[in-house]
Amino acid sequence: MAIVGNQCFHSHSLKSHVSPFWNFKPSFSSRSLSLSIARKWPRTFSQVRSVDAPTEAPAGFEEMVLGTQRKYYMLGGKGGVGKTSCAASLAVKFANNGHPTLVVSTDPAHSLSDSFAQDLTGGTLVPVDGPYSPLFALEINPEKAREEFRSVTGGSGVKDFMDGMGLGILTEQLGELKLGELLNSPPPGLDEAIAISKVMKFLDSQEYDMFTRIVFDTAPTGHTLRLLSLPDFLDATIGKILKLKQKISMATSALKSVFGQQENQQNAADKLEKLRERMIKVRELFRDTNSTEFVIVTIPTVMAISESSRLCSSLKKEGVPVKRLVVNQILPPSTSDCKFCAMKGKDQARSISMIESDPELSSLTMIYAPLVDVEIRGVPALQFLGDIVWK
Ligand SMILES: Nc1ncnc2c1ncn2[C@@H]1O[C@H](COP(=O)(O)OP(=O)(O)OP(=O)(O)O)[C@@H](O)[C@H]1O
Repeated sequence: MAIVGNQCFHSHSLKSHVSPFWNFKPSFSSRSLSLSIARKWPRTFSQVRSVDAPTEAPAGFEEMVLGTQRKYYMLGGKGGVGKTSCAASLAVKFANNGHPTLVVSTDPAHSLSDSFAQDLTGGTLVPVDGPYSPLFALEINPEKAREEFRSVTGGSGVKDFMDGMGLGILTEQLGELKLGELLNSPPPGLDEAIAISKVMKFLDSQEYDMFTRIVFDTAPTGHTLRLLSLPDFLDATIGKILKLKQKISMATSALKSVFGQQENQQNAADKLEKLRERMIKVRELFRDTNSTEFVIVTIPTVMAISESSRLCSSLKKEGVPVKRLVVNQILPPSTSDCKFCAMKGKDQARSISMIESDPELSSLTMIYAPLVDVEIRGVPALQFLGDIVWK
């Protein structure tokens, strides 16, 4: 189908149903009102643009909801595009469709509490009221994750850590391992990776094995990309340290046992090794095509789409399964002769054409989500958004 451009984007068939975004309604209380609006919303942008759109591109929610095997959905993208709203609305929809669901924020700037209009801080699982099946939310405190890393490395810098490992003498020679960088300031993405690995760990326990859908609201693109390359970096660095330690430990063990340091050193080495294993598990989770999918969220602007394209390329390169792209905050057709709306609409239509010709993004299933005229807060609002987006 050819892109019909702005004309078709501003389809008259919809204009009576959706108020323009400046027609702000201050509260979102009526579920029936929401659902009646939701029913009138188009399923896809292609339907908005052209009445003779041959195909729909629904989100494929039927496939997402199928089966009781545990599945992980990671939602990520540029800051502010609506990751949290989309992640929370997906979690609500899963729970409403029979899946005990956990939604986790690993974004250092949490907004899950704001999205659910409920206090979810505190680093523990909090039940969310409303959905038919259990829905729990968790905001992981990145500062705590960082503390955990410091406790592994001793938190007192390279020299002390190396001394602790019995490698003090080699500190100077280890420059090329970027050890200083690793120990003095934890690498970006580490807190998020630790957070994810924590979730994986407790999900392994019997207490939490009921969850069949896990939705992650991840940090903005930059963090995600660093998180993906982090396990390799840690693997290489920690691996080298441990190998080195092993080599010299035999030679010095007699001496060390005299000074009673051996136990401490072994602890530090064990902790590092465990951290490395945990990061490898996170990497494996991201690459598991059977259970994991990364959903990119974007908005129809050149900047957001360019960033999404780079993210998509990196995800594919890293072997992370990515199939869906949510294009959020699409303006409804204008109901007036407002010039601003016309311009904005044209701009969005151009950006969407960009997606369709983008080598990375064009192959993804596009999910078009409208800009709605109420703030998406609380379960009814999320249910409303979820019913529009996840079809
Ligand atoms: N489709 C939509 N229609 C109207 N408002 C929306 C829509 N999607 C998101 N918003 C609003 O946009 C704002 C940002 O959304 P959200 O917090 O979900 O984005 P984010 O990508 O998670 O942000 P951050 O990167 O800061 O975590 C919120 O006020 C949210 O209610």
